[in-house]
Amino acid sequence: MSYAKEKALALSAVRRACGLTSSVFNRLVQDEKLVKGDKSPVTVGDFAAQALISTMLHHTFPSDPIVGEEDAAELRLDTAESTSLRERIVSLANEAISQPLVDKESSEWGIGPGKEKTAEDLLDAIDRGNYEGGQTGRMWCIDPIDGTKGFLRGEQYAVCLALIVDSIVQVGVIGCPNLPLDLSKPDGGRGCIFVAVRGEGAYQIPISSNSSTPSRIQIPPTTDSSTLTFLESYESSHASHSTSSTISSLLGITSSPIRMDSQAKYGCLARGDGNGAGGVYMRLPVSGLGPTASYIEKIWDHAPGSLLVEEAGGVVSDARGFSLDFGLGRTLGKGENWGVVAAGKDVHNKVLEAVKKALEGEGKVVSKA
Ligand SMILES: Nc1ncnc2c1ncn2[C@@H]1O[C@H](COP(=O)(O)O)[C@@H](OP(=O)(O)O)[C@H]1O
Ligand SMILES: [Mg+2]
Ligand SMILES: [Mg+2]
Ligand SMILES: [Mg+2]
Repeated sequence: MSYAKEKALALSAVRRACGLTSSVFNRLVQDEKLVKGDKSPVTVGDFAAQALISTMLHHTFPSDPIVGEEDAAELRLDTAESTSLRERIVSLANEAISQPLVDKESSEWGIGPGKEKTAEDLLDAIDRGNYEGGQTGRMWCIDPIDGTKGFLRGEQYAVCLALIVDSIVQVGVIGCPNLPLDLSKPDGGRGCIFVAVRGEGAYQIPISSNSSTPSRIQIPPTTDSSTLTFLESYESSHASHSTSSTISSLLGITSSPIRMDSQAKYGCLARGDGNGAGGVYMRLPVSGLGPTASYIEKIWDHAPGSLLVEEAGGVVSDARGFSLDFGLGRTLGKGENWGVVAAGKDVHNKVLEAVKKALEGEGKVVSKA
């Protein structure tokens, strides 16, 4: 089935949200940070971007449920701090919603001049992201700012949106406002949107031009694993850098890993970044594995990225070689998911063998049932 309308809407929502987050960064006041239970910083950008994307989704596909990372509970409190945060979020979201329509956008999506929403509408839009997920039916998945820590450092982050149908990701869009169009030219143009629809390939579009033709991207077809470059989280508390380094040595890799925040890494893998030979996305828990892992992965951190990589000729699995299951709820499952390993289809098996060896060396047994 074609997802043309979903793709067009998702591209518009992500592009508008990228404009919003860039402007938040430029005007960021550090006092506006909150600290959530998981200690990750939540900024007005996260809330306002989720409000914007959720408003557009609800207007266009009113019966589709949404799994969104953020909820508005803190914004509904009757304190001076919450009130000022709420006002800032409402103004930012409305600024993005009321921008004039550009090429390929439709007034039927609830955007454009005069379409501003009330504070209550926008808080409800954020809270509409509370869907529990599940195996059947359609659902959208929003990570309004993925890589919050990178965002706050002025480095990489991504606005991420995916459509999941019966547990399978069908549409994925990742907006990376700070990512160089060509990683080997860090002083060149910046700002990329990655888009994939299942069965239709993976594409990159410059963020600055909504009318430019998308370029097809593909993972280079290499079988020599020693020429690959590792792509891993910047944060050593999110993914084990030491296990990654062992795996990299086992594969005979001598180049340093590229460490970057967010699903921008999946974009880099999909377009073949890394010394011309392509990359490997590696994300293994810092401690424990499977049922004893220190962290349970969330679906919004992997849904669009995994489709993008598959459509660019890659394979995405956990450390055992199992596909990621997007039908288990808001997470990839406690015990069901053993990290994430993504690479071109011609090298993925070889990488998995090295993963297995490295984990066994750490006393962790990995076998595909
Ligand atoms: N201890 C942990 N282990 C693994 N991932 C974690 C983590 N704590 C937070 N994360 C997730 O890692 C994401 C960032 O990915 P990366 O590490 O590749 O940059 C965060 O997304 P947000 O920034 O949207 O909260 C968050 O969901
Ligand atoms: Mg977070
Ligand atoms: Mg995230
Ligand atoms: Mg986030």
